[in-house]
Amino acid sequence: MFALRRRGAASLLQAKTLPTFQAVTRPTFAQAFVSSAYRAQRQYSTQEEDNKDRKDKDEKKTPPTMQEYMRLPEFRNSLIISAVAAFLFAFNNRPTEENLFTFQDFKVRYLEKGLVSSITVDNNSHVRAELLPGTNGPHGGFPVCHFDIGSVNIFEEQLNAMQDKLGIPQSDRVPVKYTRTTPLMAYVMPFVPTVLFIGGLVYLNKKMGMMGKGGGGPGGMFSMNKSKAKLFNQETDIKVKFKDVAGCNESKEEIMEFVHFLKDPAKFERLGAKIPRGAVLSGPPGTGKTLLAKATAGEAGVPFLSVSGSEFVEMFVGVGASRVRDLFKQARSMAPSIIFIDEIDAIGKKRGGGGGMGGNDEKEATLNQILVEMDGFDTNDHVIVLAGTNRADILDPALLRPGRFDRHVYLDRPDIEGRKAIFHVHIGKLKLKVKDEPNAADVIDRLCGKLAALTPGFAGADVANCCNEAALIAARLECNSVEFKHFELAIERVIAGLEKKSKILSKEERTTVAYHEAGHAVCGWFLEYADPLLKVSIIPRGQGALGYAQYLPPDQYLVSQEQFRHKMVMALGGRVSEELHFASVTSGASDDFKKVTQMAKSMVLSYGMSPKVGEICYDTQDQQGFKINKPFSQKTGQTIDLEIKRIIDEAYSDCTLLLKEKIALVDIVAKELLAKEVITRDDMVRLLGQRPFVEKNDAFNKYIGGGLTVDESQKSAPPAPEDAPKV
Ligand SMILES: Nc1ncnc2c1ncn2[C@@H]1O[C@H](COP(=O)(O)OP(=O)(O)OP(=O)(O)O)[C@@H](O)[C@H]1O
Ligand SMILES: [Zn+2]
Repeated sequence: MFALRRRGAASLLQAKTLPTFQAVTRPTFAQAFVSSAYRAQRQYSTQEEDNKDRKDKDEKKTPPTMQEYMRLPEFRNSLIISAVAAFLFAFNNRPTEENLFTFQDFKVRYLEKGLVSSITVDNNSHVRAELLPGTNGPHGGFPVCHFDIGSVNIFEEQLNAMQDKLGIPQSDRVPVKYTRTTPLMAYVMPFVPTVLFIGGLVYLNKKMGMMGKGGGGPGGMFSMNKSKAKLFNQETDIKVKFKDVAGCNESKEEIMEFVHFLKDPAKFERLGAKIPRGAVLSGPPGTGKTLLAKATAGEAGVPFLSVSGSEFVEMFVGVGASRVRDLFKQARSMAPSIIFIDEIDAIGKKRGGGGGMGGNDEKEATLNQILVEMDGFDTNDHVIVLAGTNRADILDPALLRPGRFDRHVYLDRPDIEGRKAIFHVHIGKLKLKVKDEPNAADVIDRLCGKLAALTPGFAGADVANCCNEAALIAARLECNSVEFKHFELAIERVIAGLEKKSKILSKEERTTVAYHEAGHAVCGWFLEYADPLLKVSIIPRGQGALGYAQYLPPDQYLVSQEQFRHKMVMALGGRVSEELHFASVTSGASDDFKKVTQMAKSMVLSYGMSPKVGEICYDTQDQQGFKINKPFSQKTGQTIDLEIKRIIDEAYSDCTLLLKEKIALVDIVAKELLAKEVITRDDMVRLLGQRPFVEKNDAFNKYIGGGLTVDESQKSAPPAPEDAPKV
């Protein structure tokens, strides 16, 4: 209670004598900084001295550079400490007894005695009073004093009252000036966000610039309008020649024309010939489009500017078009040259189709700019534009008009001879065991042929990948050179993914998988148009496959109705075998059903193989690959459904018939599979006898079946147990 009253009185008192004063003597930040820096320097020199003592006393030390100095941890620590100290000083430094100077003191010591010459009130809160010269002021004897006040009105009142009391006439009264100063920070603060923003931008730009350098192109936000094309210099970078692009001789011939032109443009111009501006290289992924474009530049010995269509598209409007301008400008400056735009479908899709969600305009603008640039070429510009795409069918027709990309070079997946040639290219870079043998060339040729036969459907990139994978496997197995078995493993890996031996199947699951796979294998063995089987395995592999069988489909362009039927019967072999051997079936056949349904659907909808539906093609997808409404009546729809079902049902009953007949053989194969996990074609021949047909795959006969015809090979193998059933 008592304490409370005292405090109340004190605050009252303070309210009355409001103008109080705090004479603050703050050690400045600069002082703190200097002292810490000094400390750091001392530490630095001590450390240096230690080192010197330890190492070589006579060695002359070079003084540290500013950068080295600032990188010292001590320097940084002391910087932080002094910053914190300065902060604490600035905000926590309470006035002490000595430097507390109040308005009361000012009145008593100077005002009443008439020692004040002028008064300045700053920001209505701080008073600075000039004293008469020679007066001993409170702050170190200077004739000046300052203190804080709470209210200007009260201060003025008291000042006037005092001077009234002293009887000072109005004319002699101490002049009072009012000023308003803004603290430095108040000026600086508004600029801080701007400075930070610009600083951030510059920093980002530098970072992007560095990434750009790594990626081979100019980066940075301020160079956004610059083309991101990667430049390959003809002397240093482009070592690719036509001989490195194997298996696509027609495409090479077509593109050869550009090479001739770039090498000797005058020859063509003399005759008034207009050289095509560009060519679209299309084909499935990995078939060597980029490689062929590069080889064209390599053969012609001109610079090669490579850019991907998607690199034109940014979130900012107009960037694409200006990148195109920049790209062509760059190409013209180094003409003759080749521009290669990969994935041109990213910007070159048919225009005006609508349906795009924003960004379409930007793509159109970019595409338009490409067209404008190509039109704007003078024939003596000698810049050729090649474009790569997997989807030539969706390109804007304007792109393909004469005078633009008027040549169309199609690169298909290679056939067996093509793959053999590509294997030759990539095997040349490997350390092969057979290379040391006397007839190495023949052996390698045969090896390449065999590998080509084993890799139906592989594109050039898959072949390259397979060769590299074989070398990696050889290295992993600590071998000194790459052998055929490494290629075999690599092919399997490329086709089916890595073996997952860690995936443990239960005993029941393993049995089911074995009978399922045996069902497929036995079915295929006795069906004339089923592809030759190479290997069956029940070791789980990547992509969720529990069992796996390797077949060798021939390079084939037409499929007959009979072939479809045999393929379907074989695909259903897994499920039927499960039905025949177990009380219940499993989910393992879903992939087989997908294949079967797809085949039956195509037969009915596209290939005219259903008498009820007739010779009609119902396309249910538009050119862009989107599903479109069914283009047939409901009644036709029902007929189609019934026909698809009929075809599958017939295949199913054929399959059941066949497997019921061969059930003992399925048992034998399944047991062998369970025992060995993997069985090869030789095992199958041993267990089931030769297939009762001539293999339909020429490649197989030439490279894998050892060149033997069935008749010859049957002399040395056990005869087929039964004749092929008619299914
Ligand atoms: N015909 C070929 N001869 C030799 N190597 C090839 C051939 N085709 C592809 N390759 C190999 O495959 C790699 C990839 O090929 P490339 O990048 O040219 O394919 P792409 O058709 O441009 O693929 P994408 O359509 O995916 O861009 C090449 O670097 C090369 O090693
Ligand atoms: Zn299956």
